[in-house]
Amino acid sequence: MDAYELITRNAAEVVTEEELRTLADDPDGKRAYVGYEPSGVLHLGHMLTATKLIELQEAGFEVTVLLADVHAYLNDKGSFEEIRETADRMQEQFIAYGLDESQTEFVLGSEFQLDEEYTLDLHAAELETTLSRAKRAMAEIQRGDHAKVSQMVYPLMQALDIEYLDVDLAVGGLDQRKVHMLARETLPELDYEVRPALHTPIIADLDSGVGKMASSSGVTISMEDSEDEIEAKINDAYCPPTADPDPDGDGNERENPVLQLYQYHVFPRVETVVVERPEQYGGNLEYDDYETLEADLESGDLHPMDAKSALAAELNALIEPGRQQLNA
Ligand SMILES: Nc1ncnc2c1ncn2[C@@H]1O[C@H](COP(=O)(O)OP(=O)(O)OP(=O)(O)O)[C@@H](O)[C@H]1O
Ligand SMILES: N[C@@H](Cc1ccc(O)cc1)C(=O)O
Repeated sequence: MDAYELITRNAAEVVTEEELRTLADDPDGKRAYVGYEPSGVLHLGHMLTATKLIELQEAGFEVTVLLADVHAYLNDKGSFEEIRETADRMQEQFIAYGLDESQTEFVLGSEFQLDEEYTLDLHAAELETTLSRAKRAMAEIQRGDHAKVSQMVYPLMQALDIEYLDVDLAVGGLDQRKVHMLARETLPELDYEVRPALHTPIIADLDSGVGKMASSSGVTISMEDSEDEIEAKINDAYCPPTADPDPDGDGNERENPVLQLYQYHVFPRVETVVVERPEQYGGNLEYDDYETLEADLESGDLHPMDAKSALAAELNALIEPGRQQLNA
């Protein structure tokens, strides 16, 4: 696999491909980051971006994890004290998940976002940005109806982080794209350089297939779950026999989170997925690629319950090393 393929593996979108190719031509020492609001445990949604950081490290990048305490505060996730405790726990979980401690820089937002220079740049960015532009950028981040002024300042700070962390690439889930687009407009207005962005797909909410698996609502799967808990959560997951987000064509889109987890977490890691079934139901099934599994679910050859039990076992294997390290 060449560097560009490794860097963009499993990505839903890159902005722009040309800029990414330039980085991939000479990745050594280039810098990338993902920011996380410390507001819960590291879940399978976050882990997609963490896996991307590990792949970027393999490609030669230096990686920064921003534990965005000020952003979490601005987004109403608790007091600074609570947020910092969560940040410490998340940092341990990133390392347990596989980010190399010696190659990863963990930075708290408050280490630089309260400095005078940053604050003055923020005010300059505020002056350049209309309310409607800021509102659009934060729409995916603040999904409720009662946006606060703090939540409009939030995307502008995220744009500035790209400059102040001195990164060559901003990484996040697809829900970060509007903020990254705002950053691409705002940074040049402050005489800073535009940087490319890479977005991973979004793992949908397990129970509904709508929206995203998130710390603040719905069900998440993390290293803090036991094997039995994972099994129960996957058993209850939404799993229609299709990957089509809108099979009825009525405009109500839902993803199939069971298939997403196979596609984005399981198949990139394992050669063959074995679905165990008693002989009387046709015996075991083996899959070497995601597409065949999806087709079998769609045709009815693979029953959702069988797909779920094999998935629970695979996810358990994925998080077992981290779970052990956390409990050591
Ligand atoms: N379900 C998901 N699938 C893929 N990526 C995700 C998912 N949830 C979060 N991410 C990514 O992880 C990073 C941090 O996200 P964020 O802190 O918003 O997650 P969260 O705490 O679960 O969400 P929220 O705070 O809205 O409940 C972002 O880049 C985001 O795109
Ligand atoms: N916006 C990200 C968190 C974040 C904050 C600051 C950043 O610079 C980057 C990312 C989220 O939705 O959780």
